[in-house]
Amino acid sequence: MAGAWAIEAEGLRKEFSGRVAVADLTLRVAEGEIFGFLGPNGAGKTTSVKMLLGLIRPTAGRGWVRGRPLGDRNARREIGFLPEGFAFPDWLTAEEVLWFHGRLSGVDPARLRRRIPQLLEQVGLAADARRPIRTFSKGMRQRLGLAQAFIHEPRLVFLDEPTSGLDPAGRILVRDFLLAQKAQGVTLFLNSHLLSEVERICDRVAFIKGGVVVETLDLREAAAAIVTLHVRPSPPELQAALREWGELLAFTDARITLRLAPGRRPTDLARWLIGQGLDLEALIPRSLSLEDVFLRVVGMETG
Ligand SMILES: Nc1ncnc2c1ncn2[C@@H]1O[C@H](COP(=O)(O)OP(=O)(O)OP(=O)(O)O)[C@@H](O)[C@H]1O
Repeated sequence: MAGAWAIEAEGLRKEFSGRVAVADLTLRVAEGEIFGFLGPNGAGKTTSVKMLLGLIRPTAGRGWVRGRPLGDRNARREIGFLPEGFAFPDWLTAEEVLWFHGRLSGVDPARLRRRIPQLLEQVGLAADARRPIRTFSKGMRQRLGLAQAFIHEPRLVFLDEPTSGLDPAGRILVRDFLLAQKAQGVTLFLNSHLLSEVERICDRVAFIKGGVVVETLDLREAAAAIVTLHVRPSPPELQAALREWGELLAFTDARITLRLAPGRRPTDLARWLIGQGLDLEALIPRSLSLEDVFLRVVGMETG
């Protein structure tokens, strides 16, 4: 289905000299979503990304990027990539790096002259545009790498550990930058071990283990699913009534934990409780711990 999916992978497999690196990559990423790709070291994440980028040929299986087969030249023009551990020639200035990559991607000079200052501003490097990269900190290099991945206004960008080497302020800047890209309809495929970052910005995540996608999770639904209520009074009849809203996980004096049924929203529940004449002192969505989910799905193994 061209258009609806930014990425479709069906049973992609990669063997290196008969050794399986990715056994079965099957997933779909919708246009405009931020998709996290998680798994322990050696699970096959980088190999999967290389197949999706068209840099290596799958041993078996099929895949499409924005409706076109993997490796298609026109599709590549719409794809950006921030690899992990990249390095730019350090005698170049930030501006020159972006110019070079922009021209390589076929962006015309007039467009680049507008795009470069805009991007440098967005990644917090406007004042450093004309400085050689050898004078840059690790965080500044990382932010320049990010600008490089977006120079040709791609519609789909693969990012390998985008917040690597960044201090908290840098991480917030990158997070805001990525959310602004999403707001423009850009699809982001994020490879990261920093689960707290993933939790903050991803719409969905997939877990890969031993070269197989073992689970996908919608973080938007998962985050809103469990709520704790502080309600007074909390008569026993309330227990029965709340079962209409979802599964009761705990019901103690004035404290109730509930897993909301699909389609039930915390705001509607709050309105209903107040409508019952109850005093709702708090409604606390339990924040999802992606680390817990990761350990449940993937286990403690490391590669
Ligand atoms: N070019 C290659 N030749 C042989 N084996 C390879 C090659 N590239 C990757 N592998 C093997 O394939 C498996 C998956 O590696 P991959 O780099 O895709 O994992 P990863 O999930 O990206 O790991 P990490 O989180 O450490 O980056 C590993 O066992 C690795 O040793």
